[in-house]
Amino acid sequence: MGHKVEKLKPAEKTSSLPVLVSAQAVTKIYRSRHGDSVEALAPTTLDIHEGEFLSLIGPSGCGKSTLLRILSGLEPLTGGTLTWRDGPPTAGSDVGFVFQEPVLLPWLSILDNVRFPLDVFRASRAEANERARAMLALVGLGAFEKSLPKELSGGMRQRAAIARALVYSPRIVLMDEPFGALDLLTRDRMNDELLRIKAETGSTIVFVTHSIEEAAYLSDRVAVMSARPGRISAIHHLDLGPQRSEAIKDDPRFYQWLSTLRKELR
Ligand SMILES: Nc1ncnc2c1ncn2[C@@H]1O[C@H](COP(=O)(O)OP(=O)(O)OP(=O)(O)O)[C@@H](O)[C@H]1O
Repeated sequence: MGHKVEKLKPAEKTSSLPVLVSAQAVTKIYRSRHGDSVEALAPTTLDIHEGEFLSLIGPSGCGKSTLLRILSGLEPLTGGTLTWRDGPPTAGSDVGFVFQEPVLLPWLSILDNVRFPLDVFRASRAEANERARAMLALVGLGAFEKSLPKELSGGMRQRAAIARALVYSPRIVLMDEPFGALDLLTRDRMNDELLRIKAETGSTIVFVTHSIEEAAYLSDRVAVMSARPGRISAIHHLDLGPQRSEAIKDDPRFYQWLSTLRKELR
């Protein structure tokens, strides 16, 4: 089947795309106010390549969200280094974050929610509106710019959150179980939407999910993490081609990947 299991060696290149950010032996120990400590990440080495879709899967509590927050710059490292190709990201605008629950301001219209990061970074109003409208069109919400978040379905709210994460063309988009709260049909539809948005924007995406199927369907590479202290046990290049569609789910290679990933998670 040609499955390549990449045993991690720090200097190893995993793809021909340029490395956007390189995590070298990154560790995280949380300390509580009572002095207890939790080793959330054992030394973790990972290169993220420009334009790739990389998923992180692993058991609950293995440090997926911690690794994502470290990449965002929100969470300080305990040890190791994080090296960005063009220098560290500037606060907020270089990193787009999408959470499981879309964080939208309930009193603002969808357009104003999507425009919000640009207002914070002082783009002109006309420029911000134009950009936000382009992003709403990209995620299929062009007709809903005046709606309030409560007037949209869960899937539509999550599209708005994705539009907002993309509005300032971040260098990397970090998604923490963005479709975990959606019903399965909506989730499938959102997966296809995300593939289309990715193809149109060329974004680099790091995606945390509990769904092996979602990871296999969306990803160029899947990093499998093992339980605490979290570490990456393997990275797989998925040989399913760059163009994904529902048809791939009937492909024997897809089943093979599901089986491989499921075994590794056990
Ligand atoms: N702010 C914090 N303070 C103390 N411990 C924390 C904190 N955040 C996470 N942890 C601990 O670090 C470990 C990793 O947590 P993290 O949320 O990164 O895991 P996860 O793989 O994303 O889990 P899940 O899949 O359940 O969301 C867990 O044991 C968790 O309890």
